[in-house]
Amino acid sequence: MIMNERPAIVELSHVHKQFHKKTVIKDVSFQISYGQIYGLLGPNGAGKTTTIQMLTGLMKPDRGAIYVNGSDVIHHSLRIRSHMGIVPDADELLDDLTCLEFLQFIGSIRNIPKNTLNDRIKEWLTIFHLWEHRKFLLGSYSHGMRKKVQFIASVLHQPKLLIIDEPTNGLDPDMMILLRDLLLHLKAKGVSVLVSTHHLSFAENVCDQVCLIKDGTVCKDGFISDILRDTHTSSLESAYANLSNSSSEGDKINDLLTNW
Ligand SMILES: Nc1ncnc2c1ncn2[C@@H]1O[C@H](COP(=O)(O)OP(=O)(O)OP(=O)(O)O)[C@@H](O)[C@H]1O
Repeated sequence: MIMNERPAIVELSHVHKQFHKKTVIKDVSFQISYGQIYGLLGPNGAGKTTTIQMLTGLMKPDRGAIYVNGSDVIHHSLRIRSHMGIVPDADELLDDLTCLEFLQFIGSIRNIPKNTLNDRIKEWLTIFHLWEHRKFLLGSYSHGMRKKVQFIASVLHQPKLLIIDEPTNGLDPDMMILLRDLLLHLKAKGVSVLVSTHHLSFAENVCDQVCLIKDGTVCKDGFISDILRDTHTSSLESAYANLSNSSSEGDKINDLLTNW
């Protein structure tokens, strides 16, 4: 992917989206600079996956513009996707294939030469502790194992932009640390990453900037240090609670459990 003159690898500008006349994305704008790890945060149903689907070209916005590496996603989605690695929230593995067969299939779609592909598959499966399981059907894989395979499938072609929806779902603590370190090493190689996550300490450890989406609108975005300063908090978790007004749930829980 050749860098162009635009300052950002991802640019969303005044994006809107409705489902069945219900507006779920309202005037969302943000930018991801080249080589940044950018976090998309927000409660369930906030619009994170919808935003990701629009910026990967899987869904069209009703209004607004989305550029990836300077190209309009609406008109060039296939070409743009060939330079992206995408880890969807949905589990999209082929259960009747072994892990090895699946990754070889993905590599062939990506036109990776066979020897290179086999070397990469072995390296990635080894680091994710899956090499011993390579000949088992994906249908027998645990949730966390499947998430790892999805991640590997997204990086085999060495994309310059990685888009990951809920990367930590199902991962054990060791694997979460490995994923964190991998993302930081990829960043050092110049890879840009968008990660949508509910795991706030993970976001705080890996992201340069974050965007908090609530009810389909951006309620805060920027560098984490600026957000902590503006919200007078010392952790992303406290800042998130502050911004999303979720800090007063304790009283509601007490009410709920009064007659337990
Ligand atoms: N295909 C669809 N048809 C109708 N409504 C949809 C569709 N996809 C998403 N929505 C609605 O759009 C809103 C945003 O959903 P989205 O999946 O983007 O949220 P999210 O932030 O990713 O949530 P979560 O954290 O729970 O994954 C929700 O109200 C959801 O019900």
